[in-house]
Amino acid sequence: MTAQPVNLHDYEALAAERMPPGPHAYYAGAAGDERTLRDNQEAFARHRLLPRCLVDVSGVSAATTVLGTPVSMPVLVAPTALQKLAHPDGEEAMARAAARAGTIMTVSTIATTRPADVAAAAPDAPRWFQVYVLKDRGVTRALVDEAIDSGYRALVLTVDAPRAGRRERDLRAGFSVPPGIDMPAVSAALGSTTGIDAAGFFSLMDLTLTWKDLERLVQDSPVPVLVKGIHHPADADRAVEHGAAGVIVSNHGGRQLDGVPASIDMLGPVVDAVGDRVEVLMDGGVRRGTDVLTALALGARAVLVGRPMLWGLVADGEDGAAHVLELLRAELELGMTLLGTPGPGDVSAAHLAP
Ligand SMILES: Cc1cc2nc3c(=O)[nH]c(=O)nc-3n(C[C@H](O)[C@H](O)[C@H](O)COP(=O)(O)O)c2cc1C
Ligand SMILES: CCCCCCC(=O)C(=O)O
Repeated sequence: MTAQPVNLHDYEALAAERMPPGPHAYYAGAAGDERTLRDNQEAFARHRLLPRCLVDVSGVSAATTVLGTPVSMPVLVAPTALQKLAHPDGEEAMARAAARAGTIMTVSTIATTRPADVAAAAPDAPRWFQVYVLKDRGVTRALVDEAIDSGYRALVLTVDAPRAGRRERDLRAGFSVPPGIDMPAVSAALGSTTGIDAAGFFSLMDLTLTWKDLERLVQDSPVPVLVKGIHHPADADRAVEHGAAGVIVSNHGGRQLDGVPASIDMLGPVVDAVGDRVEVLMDGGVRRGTDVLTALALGARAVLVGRPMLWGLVADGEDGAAHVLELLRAELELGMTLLGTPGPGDVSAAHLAP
C-alpha cells in the first residue's frame, strides 16, 4: 500500500507489510486460537447505533474528562510494551503523539524507555503508569516511584497476566527481544534483556498477588489506582471495595486467556455493578469512532486503543501515531454529529438499537 491511510485498518495493513515477521507476530498475535482477539472486534459489529434527529449539533465536541483530567476525546493510549520494536523513537514518539492529540498515554512497565524519559518527551501532557508487580518488588517500587516523581497522574494495575497466554504466532516466528532493545524493568530484574520472550518476561511476575496487594498499592499511592483486566462484575465490585478509582474492562487484546468474552460484551455488566461509584473504561478491538460511541452508550467513560497506536508508530513514528488518534477523533465527532449527541455525556443506552 502506498496511499495515505484513511482509517485504522489501513495502518494495520501497512504495518504488516513493513514489519519483520517476529516483531509483527508479537504485536499482532494473541492467545490460543485467537477467538477472543477476533471477537473483540466482531462484537462491536453486533451492536447497532440508533440516531436521534433534530438535535442541535452545531457545537459537537468530543472533549471530556477522565478521572478529572481534561482530554480532547474519550480515547486514551493503552499500555503496550516494547515500542522501540515499532520505531527507534518508541515511547517518546508515542508520548508526543498523545500530547498532540490532547489525550493520556499509559506507559507500560515493559517500556523500552525509562518512565522519567517518557515524561521528559512531552512534559506538559497527562500520563498514567501501568504496573506489573514483579517477584522483585524492589524493581516494581523503583519504577512506580520514578513515575510518580515524574508527574504521572495515575497507576494502572494490570491483573490479567500472572503468566503469558499461549501466543502461538510468537512461537512460530521464534520471536524474542532483539539485541539493542532495552527494557529497564527487565534489565533491573535480570541484568540483560536480549533474547527474552513473552513467557520469559512473565516468569518474573509475582504469582502471590491478591486483593490485599491492591489495597496496599492504593494506600501507598499519592495518585489514583485503576485496575486493568477486569472481566467479572463481582471483581469490579471487589476492586472498588479495595480502593480502585476506576476499572478497565479488558482481556489484554485477547493475548491472555483465549475464549473469554469480548470486552465490549462485559462492559454493560461491569457498569451495572460499579458505574455509579467509579469511572469504567474498556479496551479491546476499538478500531472506529463508532466503536467508541458504542462503548459510551454502554456506559464507558473512555476507551483505550492498543495495536492501532503501534501500527501508526511503525508507519510514521510520532506523526503516524498522532494521525491514528486524529482519525479516531474525526470519526468520533462525525459519528456524534450523525447520532445527535453533541458531547460524550449525551451518548446513552437510548442510542443503541434494542
Ligand atoms: C504488543 C502489545 C503489548 C502489550 N503490552 C501490554 C503491557 O505491557 N501492559 C498491559 O497492561 N497491557 C499490554 N497490552 C494490552 C493492551 O494494553 C490492551 O489491553 C490491548 O492491546 C487492547 O486491545 P487492542 O490492541 O485490540 O486495542 C499489550 C498489547 C499488545 C498488542
Ligand atoms: C518480551 C516482553 C514481553 C512483555 C509483555 C508485555 C505484555 O503485556 C504483552 O501482552 O505482550
